[in-house]
Amino acid sequence: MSVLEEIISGVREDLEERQRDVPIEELKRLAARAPEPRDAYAALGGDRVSVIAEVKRSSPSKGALAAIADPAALAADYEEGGAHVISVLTERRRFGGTLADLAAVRAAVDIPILRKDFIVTSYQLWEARAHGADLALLIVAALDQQALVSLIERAESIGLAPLVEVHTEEELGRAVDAGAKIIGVNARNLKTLEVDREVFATLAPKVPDGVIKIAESGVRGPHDLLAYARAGADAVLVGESLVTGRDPKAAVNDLVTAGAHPASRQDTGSERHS
Ligand SMILES: O=P(O)(O)OC[C@@H](O)[C@@H](O)c1c[nH]c2ccccc12
Repeated sequence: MSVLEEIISGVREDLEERQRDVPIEELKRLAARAPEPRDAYAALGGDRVSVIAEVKRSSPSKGALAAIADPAALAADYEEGGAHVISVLTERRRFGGTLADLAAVRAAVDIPILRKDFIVTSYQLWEARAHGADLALLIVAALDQQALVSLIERAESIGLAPLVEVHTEEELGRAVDAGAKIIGVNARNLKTLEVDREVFATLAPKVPDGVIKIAESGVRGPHDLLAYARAGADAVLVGESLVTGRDPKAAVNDLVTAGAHPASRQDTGSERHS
């Protein structure tokens, strides 16, 4: 079994339990009372490179990253640092997240929030909206084409913007065929956990005009943001370097500042990591 398959089998077990405890009708009632969805397209569009800052306690590749006792406080720091969107990992077994984290973050910030999980059924989309999410991650490698198409449609119909994640050209083709308007290229292969930052530069030119392009994973600081920007990123999604750093607000601010000037997209790349 690949890492992705292992994660998904755990997700399905946890999901069965929640589906026994919380009927979908209850989620629909909660979703009707949730705050109106924020405009994810506006948050990710424009001339700048937007920053999606992630709340993540652990990861399958690195294990424990940060305790994050108060995800709402971290998200508020991200927002004060200028983040455009917050990503909240809600997968429990490998990433240490919960839906309660999502709700807590929703109560603490005004910018759009992404539910980052391994979504395989529309029940999880209702959970996302019921807990205040504005976007939901859909991982192409985790879904067959029919499920991908129907989850994109369902997400949009309930006010969630789908962020469709790919790692290969074949997956990108499926995302485009399915009508994805926001595509994330994950530098990390979820089957092996290896990171290859070049994948974004390879796939970005093949993303149709008008589709928002997000570079996910492996951003250590402004240098990596600028490299992704030169390769055409509209936004970057950053987790580990923020949660493990000393000052997440300042770290977000450094990224936002680097992404604020599109001229830096023409940067020659002379800047190097020290
Ligand atoms: O911590 P990093 O390398 O900055 O990466 C963040 C984000 O891209 C990563 O958490 C991620 C991207 N796609 C995912 C899918 C599931 C779980 C996690 C992810």
